[in-house]
Amino acid sequence: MTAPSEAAVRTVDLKKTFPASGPRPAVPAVQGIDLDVPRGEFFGLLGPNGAGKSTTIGMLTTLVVPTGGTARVSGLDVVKDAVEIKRRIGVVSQNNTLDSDLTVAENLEFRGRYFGLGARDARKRAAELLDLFGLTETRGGNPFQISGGQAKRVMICRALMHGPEVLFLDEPTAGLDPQTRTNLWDVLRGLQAAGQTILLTTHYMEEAEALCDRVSVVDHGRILASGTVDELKSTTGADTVITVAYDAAAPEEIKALGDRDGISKVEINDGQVRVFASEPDGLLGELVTIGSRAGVGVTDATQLRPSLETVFLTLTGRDYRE
Ligand SMILES: Nc1ncnc2c1ncn2[C@@H]1O[C@H](COP(=O)(O)OP(=O)(O)OP(=O)(O)O)[C@@H](O)[C@H]1O
Repeated sequence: MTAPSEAAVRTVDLKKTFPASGPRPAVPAVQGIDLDVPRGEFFGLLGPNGAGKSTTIGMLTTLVVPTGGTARVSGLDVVKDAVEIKRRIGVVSQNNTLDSDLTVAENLEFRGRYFGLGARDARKRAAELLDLFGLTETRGGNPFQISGGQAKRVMICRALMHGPEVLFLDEPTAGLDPQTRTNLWDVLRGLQAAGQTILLTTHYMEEAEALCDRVSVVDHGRILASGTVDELKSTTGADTVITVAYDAAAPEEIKALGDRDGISKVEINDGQVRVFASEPDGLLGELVTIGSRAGVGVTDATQLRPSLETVFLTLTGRDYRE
């Protein structure tokens, strides 16, 4: 077993560059990532599509071979000890990878047998997990004829059959409707409360906010910031961010707002203005008024209160959803 002091996941300068192929240049998908996830933690890798999250989880789960740095899971090296790591982890991928030739329960039992459980124990464990996850009714069904939310829960059950030390979930709620998503959140919270270490990737900020003890924000293969959601908000994204799009170049007068108390930064990009403010009251109206005095109209306006979204904006200068 793992020594109690051993981190569940630890990476140092972890890198993956996919080689060039034909006309396609090499892709530096992960460019030096440091992670330190203690046991029992619910940890999130948050970033937009293409940020390198799946590649990182691929390396941690031994499916993708790193091209630089090191990664240890349960104290074992992902390259040298890949076989042993597979026994210690559970992995839930983005797509439905259940076996359509087997029933729901058989999918679980088969996995249990693969990991060395006897037939009776595998059946018992599968039945217990299906019960715990509210899936008993689906047990004899085809895993492709149940709902997306149910299939995801079955995949989590399958990943838990051998009692993994770390559970990896790649975008567990992508494509699920909001109700199903929050149901799955409850399931995951329950697992953590029972002591399960969980590492998930997500591009949903609200998911990271709802579930994770700590988060690393990733973009272009690098970590931009790590901490609890509250820490991230108070250190990097503490301001409300007001974005206004004018129908012509932004009025000159706006630059002067940057000198005012309660405004930490003003960014002007042609007709788009972004104001980072600790005292945002009345500011949006003022931006509209300044525009109309200068004869320019406002075509779009948003006001974001401090959130992971403003953290991302502050760190990258880009809108998370751009
Ligand atoms: N096998 C591969 N060969 C070449 N490039 C790849 C491969 N897998 C991923 N990439 C590229 O690596 C980059 C990071 O992809 P990755 O899938 O890790 O991002 P992500 O954050 O998980 O996003 P998504 O949620 O869309 O999967 C992207 O530019 C992607 O196109």
